[in-house]
Amino acid sequence: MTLIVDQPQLGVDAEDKSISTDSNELVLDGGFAVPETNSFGHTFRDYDADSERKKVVEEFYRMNHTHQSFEFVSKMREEFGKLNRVEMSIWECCELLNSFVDESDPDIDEPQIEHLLQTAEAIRRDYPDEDWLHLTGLIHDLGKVLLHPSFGALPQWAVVGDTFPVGCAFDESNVHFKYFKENPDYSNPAYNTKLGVYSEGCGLDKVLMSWGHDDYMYLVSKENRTTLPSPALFIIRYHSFYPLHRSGAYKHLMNEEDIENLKWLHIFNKYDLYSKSKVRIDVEKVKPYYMSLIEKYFPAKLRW
Ligand SMILES: O[C@H]1[C@H](O)[C@@H](O)[C@H](O)[C@@H](O)[C@H]1O
Ligand SMILES: [Fe+2]
Ligand SMILES: [Fe+2]
Repeated sequence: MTLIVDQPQLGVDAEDKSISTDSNELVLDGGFAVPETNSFGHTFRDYDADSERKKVVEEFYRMNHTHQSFEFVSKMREEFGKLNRVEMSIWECCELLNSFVDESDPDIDEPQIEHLLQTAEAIRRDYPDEDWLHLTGLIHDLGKVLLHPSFGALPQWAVVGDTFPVGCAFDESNVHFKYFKENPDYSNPAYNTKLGVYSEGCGLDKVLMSWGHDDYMYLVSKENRTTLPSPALFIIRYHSFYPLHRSGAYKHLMNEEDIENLKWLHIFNKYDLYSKSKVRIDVEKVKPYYMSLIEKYFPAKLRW
């Protein structure tokens, strides 16, 4: 790895780049400068670091792991898959998200729109020609609108955080694994073996994932007939599946297509995770570009 000298410039013009010779940044393949620490001075995804956020995050995972059971997920997927709650555009949804802070995330306490634009703009710098990937960055977390009162104000544990399959044994690589012991599926012999209700290589599409913003936004995109390509839908649907894309767990459930798509998810993840910072994006400045992408890949109004 190479040391570099400038900060990741997110949506900032070349002229007003403030160069810092901070040596705690590393360059990875795409050229994006991966910071070594988050805005709280800790390494990213450190769930044990003593910070103001530690307690909130741990309590979040206790609730999440206790309640995300096969039965709960099946019900939520059926209910929210109806998409009969709201009609709105993609951009309206971005604005709605502005009022939420994600309690599962040890790395950011900014309103969500910052994170969406930080991710998208960081990708755009390194992959200028992949416009579908820029838009994927912008929309990947829009499913967090499930927190909003017009969606029934779902609790955080039913919307955010890492995801994992239900219907088979919980893997130890899940953060705060210990809290799964409170989950009714933990001691259910139908669900607590390596394969559970699934078969080897069945494909992730057949696997029921814990309920949250990933699967919901996948359903919204698919049902509203987005023209985004397959890897985009895969990224949206599995970007919180850290046990798979970071730890390599649950790979036995993947099929050939999943293996191909996972390559793009690995690329995406770097930007999703490491672009989280206090660098603000000028929303009005970048809005016209993203509006043109939304128009290219989505209908004007979507059913949510
Ligand atoms: O806390 C975060 C956050 O909720 C992200 O949106 C999600 O994708 C991550 O997997 C999770 O760890
Ligand atoms: Fe997310
Ligand atoms: Fe994200």
